[in-house]
Amino acid sequence: MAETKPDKPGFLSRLFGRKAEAPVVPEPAPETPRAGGHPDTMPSPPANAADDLTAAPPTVTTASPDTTEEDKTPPELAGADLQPVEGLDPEGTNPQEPLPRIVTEAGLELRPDIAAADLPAPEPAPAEILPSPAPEIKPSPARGWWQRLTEGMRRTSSSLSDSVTGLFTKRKLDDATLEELEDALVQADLGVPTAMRITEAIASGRYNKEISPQEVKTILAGEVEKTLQPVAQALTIDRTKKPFVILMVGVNGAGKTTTIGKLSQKFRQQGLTVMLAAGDTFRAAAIEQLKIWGERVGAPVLARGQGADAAGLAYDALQEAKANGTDVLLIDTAGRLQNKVGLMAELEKIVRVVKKFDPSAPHATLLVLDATVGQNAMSQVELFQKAAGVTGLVMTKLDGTARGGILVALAEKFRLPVHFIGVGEGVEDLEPFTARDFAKAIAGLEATS
Ligand SMILES: Nc1nc2c(ncn2[C@@H]2O[C@H](COP(=O)(O)OP(=O)(O)OP(=O)(O)O)[C@@H](O)[C@H]2O)c(=O)[nH]1
Repeated sequence: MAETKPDKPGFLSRLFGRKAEAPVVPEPAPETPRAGGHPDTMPSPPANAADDLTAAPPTVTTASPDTTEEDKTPPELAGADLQPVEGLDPEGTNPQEPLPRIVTEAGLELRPDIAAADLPAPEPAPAEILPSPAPEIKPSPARGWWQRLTEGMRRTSSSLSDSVTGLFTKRKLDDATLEELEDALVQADLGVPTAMRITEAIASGRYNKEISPQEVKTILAGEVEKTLQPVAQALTIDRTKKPFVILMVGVNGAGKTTTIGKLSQKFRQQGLTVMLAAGDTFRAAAIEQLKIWGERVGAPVLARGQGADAAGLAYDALQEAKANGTDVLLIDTAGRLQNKVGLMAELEKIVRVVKKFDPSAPHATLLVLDATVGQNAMSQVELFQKAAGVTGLVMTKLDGTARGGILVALAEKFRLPVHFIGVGEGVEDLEPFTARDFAKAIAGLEATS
């Protein structure tokens, strides 16, 4: 992806009073890069997903009770919202042959045929609940979290650290140095407002004096921590909600399925019962992946064949989880490119259907963001917030990028809680987000104090 350097006034121009706007860089949504041996591309959707339904074992749940015969998705529409919107360009704008326009509450445009299909259609393929055999959990690696965090974030911290050391070794703090520092911070995806604040904090009282790289890193960490502190919030499971429903959303390959597995393990370790709903019905491999996680952590998985209706599946999972007294239900969803209007509409439909069952659900809607996409994460938050009402963020793959600073820019702009961060594929590589640790890791400082 092309690096986009947000427009910002330099330190000198600010001295003359020009103010910068926080940058929003809506880049065209990329196919999210995958890490760790995951397929590089999404498989093409089947021409008619109904044709690809796999035979499944006997039904153990009932279909959504309020789904009438008329509400069933006609076979010719099954999987239709996995196709580009006819007559629209890939961004869903600038129609060449305008279709009647239907706009959702969230301001997203729907195909007229999808808008008509409001409720989940009961699936021809019956749901399958897998038993949960004894968990097979990999032994915890010997390294502690701090070590995994700093090792994982090495690319981000060393690029920042190199800039700081290069700039401040035996050099006075002048305009040129400050300007270069600000550029380096913006380049590290920290965002213009934060970059400006850090630069000003460093300049304050030290202008024209020497300052050591270590001092700069300490101020940098302090400012980053200040920005992150309000968003570093634990994910609290309200035990009065049974099940506590967590909807996982995000673009394809962001790490949703893997994160569900890691979270499930944490919940199981806290003594909670967990159920998983394989709502990523777009990719057969995602369903299989979730089943494997379910087996590992001892959580039953409700799954159907590829192409099945995700909203119907979510409804059935809720019913099942309620009947079983399950504590936490985690619903996986297909990776939706945020500019594919049909896919976002499907996500809105899942939320509507879940609310039909329990108006207070989903109790948490977690957007999983892949740190390697950098500034594109900004537009992902905006769009998923509109479609699904995101309540919190999980940032994955901080280990695979030098762009970990994006978390700071997101905190500054959206102020959404950040619950967890991921620094690797292992089950222990996801941990609750803490502002101080992250700030120190990004600045390349030691853990103490
Ligand atoms: N390096 C690294 N890889 C990760 C991390 N989290 C997830 N991954 C990997 O990213 C890849 C994609 O993860 P998935 O969980 O399949 O992503 P998804 O969002 O469910 O993807 P779709 O099913 O296409 O929607 C997998 O290879 C994961 O192992 C992380 O924190 N670090």
